[in-house]
Amino acid sequence: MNAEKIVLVADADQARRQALIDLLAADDYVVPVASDGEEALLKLEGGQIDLVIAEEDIPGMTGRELLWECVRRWPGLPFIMLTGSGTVRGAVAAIKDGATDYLTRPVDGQELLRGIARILAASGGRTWASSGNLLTEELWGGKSPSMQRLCKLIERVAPTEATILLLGESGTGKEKIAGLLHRLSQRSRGPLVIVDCGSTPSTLLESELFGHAKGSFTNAYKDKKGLVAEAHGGTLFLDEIGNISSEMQLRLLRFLQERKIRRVGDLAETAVNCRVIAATNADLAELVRSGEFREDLYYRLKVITIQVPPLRERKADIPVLAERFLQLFAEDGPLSRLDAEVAEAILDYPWPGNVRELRNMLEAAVILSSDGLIRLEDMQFEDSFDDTPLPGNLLSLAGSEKQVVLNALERSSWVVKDAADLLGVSRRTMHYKIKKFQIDTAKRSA
Ligand SMILES: Nc1ncnc2c1ncn2[C@@H]1O[C@H](COP(=O)(O)OP(=O)(O)OP(=O)(O)O)[C@@H](O)[C@H]1O
Repeated sequence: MNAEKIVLVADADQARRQALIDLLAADDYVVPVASDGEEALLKLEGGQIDLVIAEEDIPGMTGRELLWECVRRWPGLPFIMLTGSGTVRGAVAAIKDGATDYLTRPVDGQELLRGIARILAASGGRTWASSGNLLTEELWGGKSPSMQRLCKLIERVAPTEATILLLGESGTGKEKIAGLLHRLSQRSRGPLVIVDCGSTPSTLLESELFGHAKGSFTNAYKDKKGLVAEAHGGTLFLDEIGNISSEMQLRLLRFLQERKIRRVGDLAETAVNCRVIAATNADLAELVRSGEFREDLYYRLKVITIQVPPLRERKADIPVLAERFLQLFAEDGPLSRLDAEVAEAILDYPWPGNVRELRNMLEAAVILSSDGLIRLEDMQFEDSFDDTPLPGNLLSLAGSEKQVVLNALERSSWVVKDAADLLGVSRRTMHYKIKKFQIDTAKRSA
């Protein structure tokens, strides 16, 4: 069944390699092997590898370096890192670097096989080594014209050094896009440092970003490097940039102009070479007009602006995103499906929390649905969805919304489709209203 799938095993230890070959070959995988990182790369260059399993401690080029190379050259290629001495820190670092999974030996063979099957199913059966495309793999649901335009823009600007400003509502994927811009850049081997400017108290942000010298203020017990310096050689992602104080705006402006930092309590300046990406869901132009955000900083940040569209403006992407999230949440269990009503409802719903809300709602629905079929009652749509005023010049909107719905139903002899037409809303919306107001259509139409 897996005969077409090729899993490359990179490990210097002959016995461990053989154990993996036996395990995988018994499940019909084709298993080329490599005893070091360089050999693994040669195999990757020469063939159509679907997944890599690499020991962290291979000689020469280490497992970690092999991972970096794979992420750079074949973005999206599934990569499982095996280690004998796993730590949470190591696992977090490997996953951050782009590993699909990080497992500590001894590994349960059956669990590994299940994990591989899941990863390969989620990767859509494509052969990565021949033509990788990180964007379509990572940025799910890029069907809509606006997302296609966005992907083209990302591809064009990622390899440059330009400062980028990502604008868009909360949950549209700005942080995800910042990660992709980094991984597609020349700095992908360097660090990606994420600073949530919104949730860091303004009193702390300065020393968080620029570091401090020991003793420079109470509680500064030791030297601190600062996140800007940590980003040296890589990318600094400043999330929620609209929320920073005027002092911090000035500090950042200076850094962007001079590319040098001075730690709090220090006199010496240090040069930092990092690319800056900033994001906000605030209307920065408006904040500039109202004097709350410095105009000079705004222009420094928006060398290139990427506007990420809200989900409701790219409905074509919703079914694909939903399908991918359901695959993600299926884990080892069976794949949940949306019933026809939900499949329509997710297109009608305005998704105020964007992709994050879709993801969270489906995650909850997978848990709530008892038999793998997700129905309307499993979807926790916000009530405000039902509060959007109904258009309808034939009927008075002055009365309660329930009355409007009842009137429409009465006038249409309780045919929901006709009532929906009368109000100029979709049949789906009409069903929501009926459900919300607990109107018993069966009894009325009888
Ligand atoms: N196109 C996409 N494909 C897959 N997952 C996505 C996509 N867009 C967003 N997500 C997921 O949705 C969630 C929210 O995305 P992200 O944190 O990037 O949004 P954001 O715009 O930075 O939000 P905020 O402004 O609140 O920080 C994350 O779990 C992210 O992985």
